[in-house]
Amino acid sequence: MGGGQKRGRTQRKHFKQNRENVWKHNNVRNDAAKKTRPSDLSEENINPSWQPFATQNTGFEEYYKEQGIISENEWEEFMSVLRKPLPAAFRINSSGQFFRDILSQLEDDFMKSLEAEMDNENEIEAIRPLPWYPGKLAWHSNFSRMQLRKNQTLERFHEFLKQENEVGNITRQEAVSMVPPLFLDVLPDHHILDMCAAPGSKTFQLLEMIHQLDKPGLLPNGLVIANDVDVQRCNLLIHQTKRMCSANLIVTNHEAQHFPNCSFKNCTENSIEGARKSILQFDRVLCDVPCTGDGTLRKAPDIWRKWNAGMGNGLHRLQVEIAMRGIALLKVGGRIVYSTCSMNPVENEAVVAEVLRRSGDSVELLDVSTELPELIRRPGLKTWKIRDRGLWLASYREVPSHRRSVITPSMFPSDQSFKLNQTECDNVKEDIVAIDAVVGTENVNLKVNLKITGNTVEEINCDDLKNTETAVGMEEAVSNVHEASSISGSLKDVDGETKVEVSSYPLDRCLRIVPHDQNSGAFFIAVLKKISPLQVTPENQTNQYTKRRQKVPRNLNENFEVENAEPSEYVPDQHHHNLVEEPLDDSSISDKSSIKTTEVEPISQSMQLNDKENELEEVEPSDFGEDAKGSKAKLQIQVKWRGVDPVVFFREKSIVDSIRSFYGICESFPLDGHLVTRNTDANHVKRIYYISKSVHDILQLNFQVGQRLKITSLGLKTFERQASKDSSSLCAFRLSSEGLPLLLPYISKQILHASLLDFQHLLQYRTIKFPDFVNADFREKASSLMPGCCVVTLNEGNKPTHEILLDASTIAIVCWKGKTNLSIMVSQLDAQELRERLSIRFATEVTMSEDEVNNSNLEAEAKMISANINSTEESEAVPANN
Ligand SMILES: C[S@@+](CC[C@H](N)C(=O)[O-])C[C@H]1O[C@@H](n2cnc3c(N)ncnc32)[C@H](O)[C@@H]1O
Repeated sequence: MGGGQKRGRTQRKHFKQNRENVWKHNNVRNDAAKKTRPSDLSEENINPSWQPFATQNTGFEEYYKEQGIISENEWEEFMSVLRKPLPAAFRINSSGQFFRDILSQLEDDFMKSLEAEMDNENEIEAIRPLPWYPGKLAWHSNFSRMQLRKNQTLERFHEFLKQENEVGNITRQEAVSMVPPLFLDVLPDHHILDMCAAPGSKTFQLLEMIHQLDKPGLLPNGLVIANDVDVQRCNLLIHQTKRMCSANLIVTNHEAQHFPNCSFKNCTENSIEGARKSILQFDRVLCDVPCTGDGTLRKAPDIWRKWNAGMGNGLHRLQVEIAMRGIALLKVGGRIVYSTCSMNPVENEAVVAEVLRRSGDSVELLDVSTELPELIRRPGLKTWKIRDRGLWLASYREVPSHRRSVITPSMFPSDQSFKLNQTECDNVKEDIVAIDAVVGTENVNLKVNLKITGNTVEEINCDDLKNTETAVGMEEAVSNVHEASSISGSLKDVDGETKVEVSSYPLDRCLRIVPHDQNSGAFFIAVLKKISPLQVTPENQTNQYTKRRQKVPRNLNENFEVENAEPSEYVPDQHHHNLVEEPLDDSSISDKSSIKTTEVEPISQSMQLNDKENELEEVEPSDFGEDAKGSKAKLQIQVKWRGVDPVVFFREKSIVDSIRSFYGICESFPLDGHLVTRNTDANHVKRIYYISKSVHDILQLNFQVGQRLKITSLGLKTFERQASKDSSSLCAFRLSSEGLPLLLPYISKQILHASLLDFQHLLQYRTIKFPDFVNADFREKASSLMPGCCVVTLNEGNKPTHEILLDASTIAIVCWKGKTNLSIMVSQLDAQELRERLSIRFATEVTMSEDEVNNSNLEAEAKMISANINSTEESEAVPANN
């Protein structure tokens, strides 16, 4: 079952700040109201005179009209839909225990009952499954979130959405945002990198995909590394994905464009599997980059006011860098999806074109027109323009020289920005001579550095121009050089007047989703496949020009990137430049010899770590655990990432043994190497997380390479130190609700099977004295359990206990056996949700009959007992003195 854990204070704050739906307020007014009345934050009080956002922006309209994304005759419809609030959409969590129940509830109950609420002149369905999403698992409602909140008659449906979202049975997510993971073609054994992952709705989908074929108690071989640069947004992601209860997730906090290399040569590992463990490389990469977000205007109307063309221009370079880093980390044969929730070609097609340009033949833009055929999409553009400071620019040659540090060749459609024809090449050479001459006579401090190889300008640097007449003259000459260098071979006449550049890449294979096609937000997606390792080519070297001009210190070119690959928090060492940036791919490790002879040899080269890291290499993974003997190693772990708790393997034998024996966890369920904590002091470990083998291997690799990954969170919280004052329990750790589904098939002690009635009583009253259980057998077994944490499952058909087979569909909750009673350790919300689910599934009353209540006196007793409960945690109260 879903976690339903309480939210931490920080998470609550971030939820409040999350701009989920801002139709309701004017931010300026909100801020003012908050300042004057900080204690009264209800919506109405903050902004009693609610006003809708302005949904006008002439710059926006002018920009998109010019780009030709929408034809003239559709323009009105496009704009009118953009101004309407976005209909609510959500996904059913397919790994949730109740996903079939939820699907039936939607089809058999809400579809019909909500129909009545619709003004059905247009025969619009109130809710419907999204036709392009597999298995009817994603739904669209024709009510906006605002309507759902305000309309009384929709209250039941709104409550349903809120509650199921909170407990993790559904995820509220914009429909078009669900699309990118579907194009990744994920399998359960895939290693996936989600580069810009927060707040995590796509990470959640990816986790569902790798868990899709889960067998009870078994974990898939794949994993997801979800990364985000913003640590607060990482917290949102952790909360969001916690509901997925996955042991196959690592959350990291890096700049995606500098996501670290991790490769390590383990001399004993000559197999493919061994080599695989030595390199951090991914089968699938999702690159859902930061963008202007103008595709979310319907959900975030504050963008109307903020939008300007410069925003997209400003993001283009970062987007290219992130995508290139994704490709570098992708295995040969792997897929990468580049996506934005922006309609702007400079953030979309221009980025894809630049990525293809830099990658040479190593990457192919896939034609996915036959995938998800029911999704209405439009082909990517092959031509577009750049808008800068009121000017329309069709080609880099039109960019004024003083704007060339901002508007780069990569923004334009031409794929030959730096190729010159012979005449142009001769002109450039003449310009260089002219510049040299001026420099010679005037002795101005000008550095011009231009190399021409064949017809390609490799590098131009003219940083130090002074504002003198001569310098101005020279600037013109330099500008001519630039201009010549940007001439495209693909200028085309339009009506014999303007010239536009047309990309020769098959950018029409990209897909753009626009709002009025299927009443959604807008999205852009490109699906790329890596064909071969990236090479340094003159094409991808050309970006040095841009970078020099922009005085960007980091060289983003693939094979130069390593030098700067570490994020700012990481202390680089003198040898890092020796690491080869492109990790070894599977195809080149098909036999032992290839490990040694492959052209790209990151494994052996990564041996050249600095002294500190070499020390770490010698240390067995166990030495990083809490029983570590080497204090040096411990110290290094602690200081590695400032402000982030270290990740340590938990191998405290006495504790692990006591857990195994107390719950009767069978030996076939591996604990050694699968338990981690965030505390080096075993005596103060509060939580123990279970990690899959795939996560274990990455963690071990990370230790071997000196902890380059800054890990914010990992694995599945499975055991928690119990804070009860009841010292009679033989085990210091209780089971966590999140980890229960995984452990359940392996537990043989401290487990009881309750009848439906007793199970419902427990959920309703939370604490029940042993004599009050209806089933005599259960009553006896409950009272004879060892004191402490236990598990109660629902014995659906009241089967004899020896016939019960526990699997992922078994409904189970964590409980606490006290001296006189049994209490549940489930949050109020989870308990309520579970009761409702049971009442629907078994068509029973949620409450007991009057007789039953009178007979058992449960109500009164429950009240008395609950008064004695010492809640150590808001959601999972551990009774203290019983
Ligand atoms: C469009 S949102 C991602 C949405 C997410 N994929 C989802 O489905 O929930 C972009 C994210 O990129 C993050 N971001 C911005 N710059 C970044 C960078 N340089 N590296 C990594 N993440 C970055 C932002 O914090 C933001 O969370």
